[in-house]
Amino acid sequence: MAHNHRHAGKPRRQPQAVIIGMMGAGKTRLGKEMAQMRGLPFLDADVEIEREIGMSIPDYFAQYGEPAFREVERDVVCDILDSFGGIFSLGGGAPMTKAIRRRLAQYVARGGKVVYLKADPHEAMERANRGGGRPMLTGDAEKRWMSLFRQRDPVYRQVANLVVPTRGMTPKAAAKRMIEMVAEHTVHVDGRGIEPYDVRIGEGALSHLPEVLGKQPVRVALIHTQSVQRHSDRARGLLRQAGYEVSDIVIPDAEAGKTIEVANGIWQRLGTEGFTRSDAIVGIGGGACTDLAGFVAATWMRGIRYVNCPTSLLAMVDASTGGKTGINTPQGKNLVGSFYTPAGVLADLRTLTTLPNDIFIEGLGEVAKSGFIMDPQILRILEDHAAELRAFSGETFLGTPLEDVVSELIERTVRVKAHHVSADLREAGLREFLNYGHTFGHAIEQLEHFRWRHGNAVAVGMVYAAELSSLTGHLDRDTVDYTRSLLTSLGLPTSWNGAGFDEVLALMHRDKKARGNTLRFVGLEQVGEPFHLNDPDSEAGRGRPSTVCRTREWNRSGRCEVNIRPECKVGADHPYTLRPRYSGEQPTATNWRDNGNEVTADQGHGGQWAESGAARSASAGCVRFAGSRGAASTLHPVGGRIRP
Ligand SMILES: NC(=O)c1ccc[n+]([C@@H]2O[C@H](COP(=O)([O-])OP(=O)(O)OC[C@H]3O[C@@H](n4cnc5c(N)ncnc54)[C@H](O)[C@@H]3O)[C@@H](O)[C@H]2O)c1
Ligand SMILES: O=C(O)C(=O)C[C@@H](O)[C@H](O)[C@H](O)COP(=O)(O)O
Repeated sequence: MAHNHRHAGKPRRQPQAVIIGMMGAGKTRLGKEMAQMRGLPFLDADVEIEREIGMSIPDYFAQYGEPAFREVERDVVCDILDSFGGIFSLGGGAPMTKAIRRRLAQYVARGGKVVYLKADPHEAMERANRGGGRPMLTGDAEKRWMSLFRQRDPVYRQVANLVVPTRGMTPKAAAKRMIEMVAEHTVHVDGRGIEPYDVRIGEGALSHLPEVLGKQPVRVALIHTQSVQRHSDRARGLLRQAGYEVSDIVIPDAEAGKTIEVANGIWQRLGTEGFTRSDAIVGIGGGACTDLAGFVAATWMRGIRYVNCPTSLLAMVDASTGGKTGINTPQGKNLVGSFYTPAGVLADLRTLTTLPNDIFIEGLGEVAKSGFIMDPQILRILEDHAAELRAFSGETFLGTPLEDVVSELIERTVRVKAHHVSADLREAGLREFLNYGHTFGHAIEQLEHFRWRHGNAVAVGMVYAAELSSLTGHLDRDTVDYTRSLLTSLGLPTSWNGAGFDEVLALMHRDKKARGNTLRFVGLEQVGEPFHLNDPDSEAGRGRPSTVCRTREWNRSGRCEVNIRPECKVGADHPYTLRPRYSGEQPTATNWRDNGNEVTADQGHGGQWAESGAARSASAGCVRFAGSRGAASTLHPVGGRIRP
């Protein structure tokens, strides 16, 4: 179990978990157990209230009545919620007070975990009655308990963000389960054309399988590779226990499994075994296996329920989320497939215990990509922990501080992915940014006949994309150098020379982003600012800067937006084109200033705004946009349009 020291290392000013539930549910016992296992302090609200009032709760009830007690309870609970960093258990009636409910809602909104401990009613009733001393159970205790349960259960459900049923569990097992659930992170994926689903990240996340599959499926095809047998055995056990008929389907490992032949073999099996539209598929494994399993789910009877259980870092952070499913063809990577949203994603950190070091490192390539395109904090975490990450060993990783680091990286990277796919499921614009480094990367994979791992190829592809961005005048050299040094520090490759550029170019023309004969890349203007780099100067594409006549410099501290080199001619014969950063987005700046001469630009239509008249008066030197920094940054100069 993770120590839950978050990367930022800030002291916690709120409980790690708040436990609620009926009298006798075991809140105090399990809360203490949890706290001990985690090395955290524990507080019981009732003990703190008794300390505050200086007498026992039954005596206070008898003397002052319930309303007075609830007021004291409210004050004590709210104080503790604001100042205590351990495990905190509340009295059974506390969530019935409106002010406490409000505070708990604020706590949940700040990332807090309110755990509803749901015990078997008979066991809880029996425990609550034992020894007396419960003012709320005076009279017919059992009847009273049931009546309180009917009132409180809906409120507990509303207040809690985690429900833990403890029936048939030993206290130790229940406490362990609670710890796992509290440490679990959930990223919600929603958006146009998406049936909402959750990505659950944590130790034991696989145990949500029956809940995500639901009651409808009778048969479940469990698709996996031999390499993850230990984890698929666990999944099969959970599925059988929940009453599903499980068909175990083992496919060839890695890219060898992402073929039409493998898909066809599974379709035949599903047909023979009578899989209907209400049945389901679970894919458990690396990204190749889950891409294939998702593809079969998307195509069988035009789509059946699919649960994605990633077991490699790369699959957890990337392949699991966003609904891209597919297979390779002899002509290229992922050329056949569909967008098919899973019912849920269960990223169980326990599966990483068998993951080899080199495959873990490969996954860091896609993690870094998400840092470059959107979340610089990911890059800081990678920098700070490069040595530990590089030395990753699955066998020893659970329960160490590295588990928290990895779990934070997974969550952040999945959030980056969710952001892009939520806005653009079918990859019409924004989602293409997730392809940063992939145009060149996919070509390497193909030319290497998939002996190169995807994440490694993407790492080299990112270096290429950064260089290209720099050569076309968009990215400063420091960021290119930083890209290389960060990837190297993580143990990722940054160069490749397995084929001539013409072969690479031919494959890049078959990339899914290409349109007709136009090559389309994702470039970078600075960390967190990707853009569409369409049809770049062919010399720059080959890594030669000679024909690029301007560099992009950032408008920080009064520097140029665009610097046109003195040796470049700019004029009617050499138009300088500006385009929106991606089609569909209307530029907002229509004026820009060239060496002090204001030039008015025309605003066009349909997102294909281009300006060349302004270039007639442009000359070497600094060209500064008159619009605000934000407005100007919605435009970018297209490489190769200005020639010496
Ligand atoms: N759908 C998407 O959005 C998306 C995103 C990124 C990548 N992908 C695809 O994912 C694939 C790359 O994913 P990958 O890096 O996971 O490769 P992979 O599936 O080939 O897995 C890498 C290797 O690790 C093994 N493995 C996986 N988990 C293991 C575990 N827990 N213990 C022991 N061995 C384990 C696999 O059997 C395989 O040999 C590529 O095909 C890529 O195109 C898809
Ligand atoms: O989800 C996306 O969109 C991506 O581009 C994520 C990529 O990291 C991933 O490798 C994906 O499989 C690439 O898809 P492709 O369509 O370029 O083959």
